[in-house]
Amino acid sequence: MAEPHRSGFACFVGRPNAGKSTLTNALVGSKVAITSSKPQTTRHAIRGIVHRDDAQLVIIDTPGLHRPRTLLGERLNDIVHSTWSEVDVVGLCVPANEKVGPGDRFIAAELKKIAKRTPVIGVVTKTDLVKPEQVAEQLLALQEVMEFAELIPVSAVDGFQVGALSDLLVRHLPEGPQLYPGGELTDEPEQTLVAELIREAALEGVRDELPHSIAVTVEEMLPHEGRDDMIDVHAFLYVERPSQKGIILGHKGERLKDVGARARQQIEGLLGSKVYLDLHIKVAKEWQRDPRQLRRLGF
Ligand SMILES: Nc1nc2c(ncn2[C@@H]2O[C@H](COP(=O)(O)OP(=O)(O)OP(=O)(O)O)[C@@H](O)[C@H]2O)c(=O)[nH]1
Repeated sequence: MAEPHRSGFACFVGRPNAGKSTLTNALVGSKVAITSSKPQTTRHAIRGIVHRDDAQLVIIDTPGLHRPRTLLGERLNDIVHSTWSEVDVVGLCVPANEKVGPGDRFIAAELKKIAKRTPVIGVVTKTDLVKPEQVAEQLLALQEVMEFAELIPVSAVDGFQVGALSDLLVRHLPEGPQLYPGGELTDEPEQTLVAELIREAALEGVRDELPHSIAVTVEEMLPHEGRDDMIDVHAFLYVERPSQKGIILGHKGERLKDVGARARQQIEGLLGSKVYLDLHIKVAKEWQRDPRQLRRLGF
């Protein structure tokens, strides 16, 4: 009999640089930028979706956990805890090439609070950087930190055990149908729309002076660090000549500020989230005639 289809949510935690993003990308199979799309069952941004024949695993983003020294720190940690309890499985990532330390123990102590309800998988990352004996030692050291549902060593760089980790995570998901139709969540259309909104805002009022001379690329869309209700949008606005840069900037940059404010409002409407818009002007000479540049600008 065929295994039932499973679907659900996972998140990776661990100190900065533990390899969480790289691992997510390796699991998803192609590099995914973060999408702002939010599933119904959680308020959190999606990092990537693993589509398999037998399962759909949605990996969501969590803000980093901090030692709470301030009220803000406590609030952030509350968000982290609520994320953890909304997912079906958590992966605690610890790099193979760094000693298990107080940072890991702090996170583990917090994870213990939810571990009764949500299984935690101990993941030793970056195994390609060390000898097999060290991987074994790290697994033992990690085991001391808390009681894990499972332990697994992986390397996102050479692909070691990435499939096995995917299987492990999926095993902890409930039975259920696809939460998203396959392939729906590439964020490219969204980034294109965002770029278009910025372009529109920039052309407002100066269409005659700069008919086709501007192009916009959205370089990155990421959750704002430490907040799950805001998205950072990093974009470049390309003009062909320095004089056009002046027109867009306006007197003392006033015009660009207005463009940013208007674009931001539109983008917030599109994404349904607060947005921090980081917008820079670049002069790309003759970009309209340079195929390489055109491709980069999405034409
Ligand atoms: N050699 C090797 N390097 C890795 C591996 N995974 C991640 N790295 C590197 O480790 C660094 C940190 O990886 P990230 O995936 O950004 O780590 P992160 O946990 O998402 O970091 P934060 O976003 O700061 O929390 C990057 O320079 C990666 O290239 C791996 O499997 N092997």
